[in-house]
Amino acid sequence: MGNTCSSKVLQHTFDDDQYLYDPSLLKNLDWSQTKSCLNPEITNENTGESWIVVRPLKLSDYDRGYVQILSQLTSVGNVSKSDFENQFSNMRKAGGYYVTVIEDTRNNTIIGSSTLITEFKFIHDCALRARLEDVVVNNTYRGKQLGKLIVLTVTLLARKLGCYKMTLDCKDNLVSFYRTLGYNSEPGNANSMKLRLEQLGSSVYE
Ligand SMILES: CC(=O)SCCNC(=O)CCNC(=O)[C@H](O)C(C)(C)COP(=O)(O)OP(=O)(O)OC[C@H]1O[C@@H](n2cnc3c(N)ncnc32)[C@H](O)[C@@H]1OP(=O)(O)O
Repeated sequence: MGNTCSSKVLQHTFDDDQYLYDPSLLKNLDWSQTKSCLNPEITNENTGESWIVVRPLKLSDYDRGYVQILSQLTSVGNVSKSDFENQFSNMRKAGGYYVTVIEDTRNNTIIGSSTLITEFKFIHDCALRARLEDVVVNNTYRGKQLGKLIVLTVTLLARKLGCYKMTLDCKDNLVSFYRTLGYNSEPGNANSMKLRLEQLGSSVYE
């Protein structure tokens, strides 16, 4: 399984350096299993409104408010346009970063985002696994299923890429949100642990 997955990922080279990843990967995702999650049923290709567009992050999205929307998720700091472009280039070169956004094309603004990160493993026959990161919807657009849409889009993309599992960390109040989208805490295997390296002092190991 793993070798097939890896070659699938590596095959996706493309020329348009505006995009972080190949936009054709978002075509024909299999929404058949997720119908009960959305009412009315929408998909990344049929969002219900012509002005709601789901696509990979673009180099020019700095000017569409991408960094501002991230500030509704957590502290972003001072990210200049060149900082953004440099990090975009780092992600594109590294591969495996599928930052996916929702744009309101009426005002050229990014109104939602989520990131799929894939990771090559040696285990499980050299499998590919997935992580969900940095999910956010602009607060004036919340409650309209856009959060579900953007999470399900990258979840189905992970499946299309051949990932065998996808995990996320979230605050307690969002557990029910992710449950409605098929994510679960596995009994006996539901601990999320972290060490904040930027705050690491010698006292941690004394
Ligand atoms: C892996 C991670 O990145 S975790 C970080 C998640 N992101 C954040 O916390 C950033 C701030 N929050 C947000 O951007 C948004 O509130 C999101 C992305 C969580 C949800 O976006 P929305 O577009 O409002 O979600 P959507 O309309 O698709 O779904 C709404 C459902 O989620 C539930 N929900 C949404 N936000 C919350 C919340 N903060 N607490 C509890 N429930 C919530 C709603 O009650 C609703 O439930 P229903 O369908 O049963 O009525």
